[in-house]
Amino acid sequence: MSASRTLYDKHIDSHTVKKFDNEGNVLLYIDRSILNEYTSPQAFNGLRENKRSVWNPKSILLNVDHVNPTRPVRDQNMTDPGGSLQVNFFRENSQYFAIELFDVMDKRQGIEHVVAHEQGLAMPGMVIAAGDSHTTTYGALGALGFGIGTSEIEHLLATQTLVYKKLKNMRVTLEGTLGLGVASKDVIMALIARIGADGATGYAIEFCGSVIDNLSVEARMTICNMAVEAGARGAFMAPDDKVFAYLKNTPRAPKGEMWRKAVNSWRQLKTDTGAKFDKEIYIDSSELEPYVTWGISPDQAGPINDCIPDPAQISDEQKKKATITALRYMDLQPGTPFTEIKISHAFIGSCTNSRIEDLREVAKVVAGKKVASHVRGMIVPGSTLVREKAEQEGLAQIFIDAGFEWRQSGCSMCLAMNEDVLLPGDRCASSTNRNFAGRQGAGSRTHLMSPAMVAASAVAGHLTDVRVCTGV
Ligand SMILES: CC(C)[C@H](C(=O)O)[C@@H](O)C(=O)O
Ligand code: SF4
Repeated sequence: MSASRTLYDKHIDSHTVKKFDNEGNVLLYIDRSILNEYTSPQAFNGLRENKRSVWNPKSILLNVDHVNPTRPVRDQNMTDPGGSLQVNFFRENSQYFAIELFDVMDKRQGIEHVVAHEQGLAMPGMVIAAGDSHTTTYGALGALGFGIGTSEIEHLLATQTLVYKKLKNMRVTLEGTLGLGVASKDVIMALIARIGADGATGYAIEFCGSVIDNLSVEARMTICNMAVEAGARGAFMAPDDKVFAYLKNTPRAPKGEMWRKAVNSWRQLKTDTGAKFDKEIYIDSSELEPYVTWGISPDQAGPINDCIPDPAQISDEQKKKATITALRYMDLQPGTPFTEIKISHAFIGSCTNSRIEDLREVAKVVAGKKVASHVRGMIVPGSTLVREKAEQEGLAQIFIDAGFEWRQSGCSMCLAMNEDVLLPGDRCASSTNRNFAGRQGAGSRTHLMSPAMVAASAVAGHLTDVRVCTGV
């Protein structure tokens, strides 16, 4: 073991049960897992068929988020029989294997990557593997989180371990001061546009620099959440006092003497001076602008005051082809300014941007304004607790007065697995993380951006620069 190690190396070393070779293949101990109704059924079936039990049921949480309805008045009736079956099987598995479940009507239910932080299920130094790619979100707390497939879930449930291949280390240093109207969403979108949707494949990213230090914990989550859109199966930030303060009063945080001991050990969780990264990226963030996507991959994006690219000017053949395909699907013409793209929908939600701070930003933009008459605006809080808080703070009333639908929590239109589905040709300004073809409904078109940018676009009726709308 080399003397100087990265934060990622430390997580892997402290969780290695057995080394298989010198190529980085190990048996990795997993501290916690959160499972959703959509990716867990086959894993539970596998256990049942082989008469296996769950090794440590207390380390697992089952949480319904992908298929549940988000109608304004809370109910659990699903229009889709498939979703209903999944949730019912989830309930049966909760009983059968004695695993805690946050069901549709539970006060603590929400999107798993919002709920786990809120409840204090993720702590610095932990390794968390779950059946969802955005498990990278836990990196904002100094935990290693990554998504796994159904057969791996089965292995994890049965043994508390996974066969794992160690990733390479990448460091992204972000220095400078973000301009007004520029959010952490813009930081990660700019990085993905720069390195590509596969730019971090095979790597765990550690984010550092003054930009990260100055961001709130929730804003940091947005960055770690979307790191997987560059291919990273692990995204870290060294935990600091802000993280400890964030976690201190969460329901499942250690208390008293245990808390003090935990914080003391968490303070050691940082990359050693001199540790070597396989790849280093530096971004001067002072010049960053709000970003929007124009295509069908998160890296097809640019600053809001740019125009749709012209494939004729792209020399890289693969990139040119991808651009032509994207523009055809998105029904966009080269040279069109982004700000002239008219929208039919505005969606604020998802595990990327549906936390209370996101909703506060949205309220600042829309207070006293109205959603354009041709736009359907929806706000879906990340959890029922976020929803409650937004109501207590008066944000919900601001949204309703502005003409937004104020919904219950869930994944909703982020991937349209419940009834929140766009129609072919609909065009949506969206605070989510994926703009793949058909993601929000077959034939629908998605433009990713920060929640404040979605809010400003909802009011304008077309993509717009939040800085113009708010006069910053
Ligand atoms: C359903 C699940 C497998 C998927 C993921 O892993 O991310 C979903 O949450 C998504 O955002 O596409
Ligand atoms: S909110 Fe969207 S990205 Fe997040 S877990 Fe749900 S479907 Fe996946």
